Amino acid sequence: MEAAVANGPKKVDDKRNGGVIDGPTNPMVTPLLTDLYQFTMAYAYWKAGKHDERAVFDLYFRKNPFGGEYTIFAGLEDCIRFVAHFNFTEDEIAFVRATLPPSCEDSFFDYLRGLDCSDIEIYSISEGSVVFPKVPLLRVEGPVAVVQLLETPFVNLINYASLVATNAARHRFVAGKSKLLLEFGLRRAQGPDGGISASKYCYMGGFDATSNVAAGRLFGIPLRGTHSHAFVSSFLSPDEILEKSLCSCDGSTVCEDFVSWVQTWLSKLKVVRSGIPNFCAVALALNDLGYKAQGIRLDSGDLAYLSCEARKFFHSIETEFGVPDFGRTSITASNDLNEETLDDLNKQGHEVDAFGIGTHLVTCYAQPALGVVFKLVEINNQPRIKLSEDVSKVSIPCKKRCYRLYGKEGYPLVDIMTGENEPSPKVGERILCRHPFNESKRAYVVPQKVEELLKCYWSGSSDRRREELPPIKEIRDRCIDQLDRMRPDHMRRLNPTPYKVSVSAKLYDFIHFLWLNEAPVGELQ
Ligand SMILES: Nc1ncnc2c1ncn2[C@@H]1O[C@H](COP(=O)(O)OP(=O)(O)OP(=O)(O)O)[C@@H](O)[C@H]1O
Ligand SMILES: O=P(O)(O)OC[C@H]1O[C@H](OP(=O)(O)OP(=O)(O)O)[C@H](O)[C@@H]1O
Ligand SMILES: O=C(O)c1cccnc1
Ligand SMILES: [Mg+2]
Repeated sequence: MEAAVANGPKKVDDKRNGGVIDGPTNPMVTPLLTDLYQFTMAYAYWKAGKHDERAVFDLYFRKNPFGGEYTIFAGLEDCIRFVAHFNFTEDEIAFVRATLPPSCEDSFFDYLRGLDCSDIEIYSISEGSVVFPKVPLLRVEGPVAVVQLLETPFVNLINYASLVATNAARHRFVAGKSKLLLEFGLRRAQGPDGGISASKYCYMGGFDATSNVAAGRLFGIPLRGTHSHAFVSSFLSPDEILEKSLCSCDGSTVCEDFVSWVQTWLSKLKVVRSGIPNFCAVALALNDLGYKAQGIRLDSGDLAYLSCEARKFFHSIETEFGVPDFGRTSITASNDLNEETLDDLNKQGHEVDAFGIGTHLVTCYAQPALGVVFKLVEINNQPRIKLSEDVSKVSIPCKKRCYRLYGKEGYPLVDIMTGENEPSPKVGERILCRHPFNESKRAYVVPQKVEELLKCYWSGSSDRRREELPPIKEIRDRCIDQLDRMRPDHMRRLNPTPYKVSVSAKLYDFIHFLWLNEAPVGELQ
């Protein structure tokens, strides 16, 4: 990440759309950040004269993570930044040339040298949206060889981003809206990029702040922090504090020996020595000088019990010494927290105001990857289908449009995919929504609202207007708002109801026609 910070990301002027698109956040995101087979295929497409055939690929996932029934879509902005800057440097060309067999012609490398994404179109669901399996998150259209080169970086950029944003949203769901959620995972993240991405996408998924200073600088995410055990235990005695004076908050007086003042308070608290009375003695002495102490962090032991004890102690101080609001002093808890411990703490009753969550959140301990895939759905206007013994792996062919249909209570009811040229669903008009593969599962829906999901985010050099890339705060607000509008039974942790993902009757018939056409007929002897 350092190179990006030191040099600033590259920028591309996109005057047609009145904006400037920065380069990828991470300078490692280059056209070489792909799998070798993409180059092997690009060469073979080129050799076969197929490289410019117009292909449509869908990027989607097959199953929601963490045993849930929803996913947060994240990583779009980084994909668009990547395509905006997609071209090969001479060094990169030289490396690919040295990697591929020596028989590859010079003119193939001239072809690579001239590549950019001016002939690519990307339609996408808005970043921060609640999304569901099988529905394309991105529809990428362009010359087949170029689109293939985009596969691996796109899947890479979206996979972890969406997974960790979903993990963050799930932690938020359990913690409740009123709690402050702090991402503390940098030290445990999978390397520097894992750490930076975790901070960005946990914020997007509904966390309030991060301890990661670099992420604060790069993305403007609020920074928060407490202090560690090492700081407390580094002081062997109060005598080590050489600068004992403290000026009052308003600057009107100076307390010459603040340390003694704290010790006077400590003797008044008349309790066994522990961190909490020590904190309170300092807080009370600070209060005398007009300062407000922030709070404590519990990092071991029974967090439910200790938070309740701490709260009682704060309240008793408020009452006994008449310090307004002292009872509401903030209590932060940390130490190996995850969805389950948050849920347990809720059941037991606790007085924690803020949770600091690291390892389980950023490593996505409960599920390390989201199975994002990128599948060819059409080439030269010919629909393609990927068949598999496993029905869940059969792809949905055709260049499609996708809609979210809302019911009369305002909740999203169903996502429906249609062929590109079918009429869109209309408010108040009954439409048949079919399970893509299960004949008996179908429902009529009369939508009260119809939202088209895929919008143009990259139009290459065409004149089509593209959507702006919104600031991270706006994406986070969208995420929080969409989660709020979901029907509660889709959201619950235990046995949530699956959200319905469907296809139009016409697309259903076409999928099954193509399936039968493409599937070989076995011969029994
Ligand atoms: N009331 C509670 N209910 C359920 N789980 C809790 C509760 N309080 C704490 N925990 C969890 O129990 C685990 C305690 O871990 P562990 O025993 O390693 O820590 P500790 O010994 O308390 O602290 P330290 O890390 O300082 O040794 C943590 O995962 C913590 O999140
Ligand atoms: O527990 P996490 O969710 O990852 O949250 C971050 C943790 O990191 C710090 O301690 P660290 O784990 O470095 O030391 P410890 O083993 O003493 O808790 C901090 O005190 C938290 O406990
Ligand atoms: O600020 C904190 O308390 C913090 C930050 C990172 C990891 N553990 C704790
Ligand atoms: Mg720990």
